[in-house]
Amino acid sequence: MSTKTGLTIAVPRGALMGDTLDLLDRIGIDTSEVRSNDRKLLFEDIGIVTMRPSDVPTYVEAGAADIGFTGKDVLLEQPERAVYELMDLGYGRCTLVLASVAGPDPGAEALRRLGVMRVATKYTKIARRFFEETGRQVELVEVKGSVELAPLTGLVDAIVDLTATGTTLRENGLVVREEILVATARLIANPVAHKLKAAAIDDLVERLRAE
Ligand SMILES: Nc1ncnc2c1ncn2[C@@H]1O[C@H](COP(=O)(O)OP(=O)(O)OP(=O)(O)O)[C@@H](O)[C@H]1O
Ligand SMILES: O=P(O)(O)OC[C@H]1O[C@H](OP(=O)(O)OP(=O)(O)O)[C@H](O)[C@@H]1O
Repeated sequence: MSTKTGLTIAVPRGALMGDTLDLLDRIGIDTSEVRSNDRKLLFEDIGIVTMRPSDVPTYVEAGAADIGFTGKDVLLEQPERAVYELMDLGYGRCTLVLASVAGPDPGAEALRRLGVMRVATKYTKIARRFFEETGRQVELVEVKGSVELAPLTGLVDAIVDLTATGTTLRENGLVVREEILVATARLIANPVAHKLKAAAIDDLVERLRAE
């Protein structure tokens, strides 16, 4: 893509999209076309490609995008990705928690009675590491979304999921039992682009730091 920045930038759709586009606007990349096209994915004139946050490391690792924006939770869940993490952007702050139905803790109860607790999550790698480190036996059930439903139906004893305002947990009668990590949005780069397009990437990072 031949654009003003000379870079192809992977922008996450969903929760991180608004703040990411606001930031790009502030450093002089006009994202109005992205905002006004809900279904369009590739914006050649400004060098932006949009995708789910968990796909950003895939595109950046392969060099299909030079740089990208995604959550720290996504990066921790995909530790094998060969990408450089350049900056903590501060926004998109949320916490990965262990949560279960309010009242006596069903997770702790299952551990006590059966020696194992069943946990639903999209974050199986982070969760596996967390329970290993804290010496607990768990059976992980991978779900793709609406994780809060799993303990309400008896599928599991607890969940590992992101929370920000706490509304979704509350609306579903769940409470936080433990905090696992806090995530914010990060800027990542393709290692080869980081060398070959160093000037363009450095310039962009400098402008982001000035914000
Ligand atoms: N309140 C929030 N809830 C969930 N994620 C948030 C929140 N605030 C910021 N984030 C960030 O946004 C990312 C998820 O965005 P969103 O929920 O829109 O995507 P998704 O469709 O669930 O993505 P994917 O399927 O790729 O995991 C998280 O990885 C996290 O870094
Ligand atoms: O604490 P809150 O402010 O309520 O935000 C947390 C909720 O937002 C995210 O869900 P999302 O809307 O991305 O849907 P998903 O569960 O399908 O990923 C996350 O998985 C929680 O469900």
